[in-house]
Amino acid sequence: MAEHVARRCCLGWDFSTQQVKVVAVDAELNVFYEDSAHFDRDLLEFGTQGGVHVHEEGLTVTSPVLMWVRALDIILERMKASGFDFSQVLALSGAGQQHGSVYWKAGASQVLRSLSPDLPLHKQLQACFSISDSPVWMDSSTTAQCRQLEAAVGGAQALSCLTGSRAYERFTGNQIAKIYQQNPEAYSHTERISLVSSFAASLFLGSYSPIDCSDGSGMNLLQIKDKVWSRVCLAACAPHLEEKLGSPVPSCSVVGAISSYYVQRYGFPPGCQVVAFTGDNPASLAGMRLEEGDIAVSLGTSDTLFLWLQEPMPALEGHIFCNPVGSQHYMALLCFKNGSLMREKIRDESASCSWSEFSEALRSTEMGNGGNLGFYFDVMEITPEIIGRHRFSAENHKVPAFPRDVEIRALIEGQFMAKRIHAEGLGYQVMPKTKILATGGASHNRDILQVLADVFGAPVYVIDTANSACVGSAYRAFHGLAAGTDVPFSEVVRLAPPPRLAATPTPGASQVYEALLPRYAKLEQRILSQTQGPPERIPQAQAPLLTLPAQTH
Ligand SMILES: Nc1ncnc2c1ncn2[C@@H]1O[C@H](COP(=O)(O)OP(=O)(O)O)[C@@H](O)[C@H]1O
Ligand SMILES: O=C(CO)[C@@H](O)[C@H](O)COP(=O)(O)O
Repeated sequence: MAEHVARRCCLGWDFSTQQVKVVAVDAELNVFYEDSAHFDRDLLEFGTQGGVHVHEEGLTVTSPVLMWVRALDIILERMKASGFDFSQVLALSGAGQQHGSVYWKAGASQVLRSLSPDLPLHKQLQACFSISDSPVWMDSSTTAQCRQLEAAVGGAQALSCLTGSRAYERFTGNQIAKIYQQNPEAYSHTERISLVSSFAASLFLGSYSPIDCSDGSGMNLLQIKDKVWSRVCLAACAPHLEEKLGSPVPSCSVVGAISSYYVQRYGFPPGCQVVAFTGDNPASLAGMRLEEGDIAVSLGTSDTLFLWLQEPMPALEGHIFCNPVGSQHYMALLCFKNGSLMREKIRDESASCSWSEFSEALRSTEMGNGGNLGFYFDVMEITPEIIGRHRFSAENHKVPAFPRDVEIRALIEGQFMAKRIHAEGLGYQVMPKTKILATGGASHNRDILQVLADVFGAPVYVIDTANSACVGSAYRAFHGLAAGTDVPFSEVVRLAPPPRLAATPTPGASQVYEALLPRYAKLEQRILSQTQGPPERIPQAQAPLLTLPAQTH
């Protein structure tokens, strides 16, 4: 009996850029099952690279929506084959790569409601999407729509004050506007638009899941203070958008019980609760049990840096999202597009495709890299808006190449100096008790984490799995079960294993980087002024271009 009780669990899912992952967490908050389906390796028929298709013009980036469905089928079948006891699952929740959108065709809700347990999901959902290739967060093709949206609300800062961010190309409102403008027929055949997170939740519910406020904050559509859609933003993007999105809900909401499909096909209990899915970064915040003053660095496909905030301070750089676990609070996020895929490229070019050779280069070079600094943005970066590789000698002369080991250290030091400089730009300061919590695939690499500790002058901790978005989703599922009783999230996760110390700053690091950081910041400004720089923004005072209904705020 004791063993039976011990196996009761919650599942946490992550529909991220390169894979779908799952963990099972027991009532003592131990992870006892992990699996993943990798799009490029396990789903060759979709022909993705890094989980996506980059279109010919280089700006549009999409993923096949059925690939995500197929990945879920694969994992569930593997769990079943391994003897996983689905009957013990009390609740589940999940995360999705942020900003990506899914377009359900008219009639899809009926198909979702009547799924046959005899067939896998992908066979039944084939005709359910009006757009088969979903735009994802790497897309940067919506600059025109961004400028239209900012103009509609009176400028970039006004949009940021309202929604937590100025207009960003990957943010979902701008993506929806592009689809409406370029493919109005598909738009009019769409009965529901989901984020990747709420799409995944819908698969488990067998009906449309609402969008949660935290992931909803990455759309340029949600009024983050009032937690309602901004009617002015909706109207600036596309008609009838409110009914296609449904109302947003608090992130800790139970959105329903699992569909009978999973009960009959896999043996889930009919009472298994589905807690609203959220974005992968908000879910990681939950998984790492971030405390005020700490800083989280996620080194996944994208690199992100996030902080817990009591009060929103929207600006022209970075994003403010509703907090996924504290409904009155917020989180700040900076996103860097040239993360793991950029590191993989330099690994392949300069370390014979080997992470251990890459690590050896970091170990054999000195902190500060002899003054050599590098900027590596093979795709247009988000923070800052720069493209290209730019290398500088200790005398600030532009140089065309570095020796292999110097190149590797310049990449990693440059990536972390950029993170510190832009976090400080948001008002963040490293304090004596600051902890850095690292997660994501590259947090497996000790030598990368050592550079992170040195550049920030603070210790770096990791949790036992690099899948903090999955673990956070399972924790959120437990919290969802308890939410009716007003138990705070911190109480639900009190017994979770503490983060492990992975790296402490090397003596002398702070002197080295205090000298280098201002140089790096100046060179970044120099590149920005010499390259195209950020797109021109409409002055805030300019009148809206569109005739719009009254706002709800
Ligand atoms: N030992 C390692 N050193 C550096 N990077 C690594 C290592 N192992 C895995 N990675 C990186 O982790 C990335 C995947 O991270 P992950 O957080 O799983 O991505 P996502 O959640 O976006 O799908 C890979 O692209 C790979 O470059
Ligand atoms: O765009 C953002 C955050 O604003 C990205 O962080 C996506 O959420 C993708 O996450 P990963 O798959 O890289 O973890």
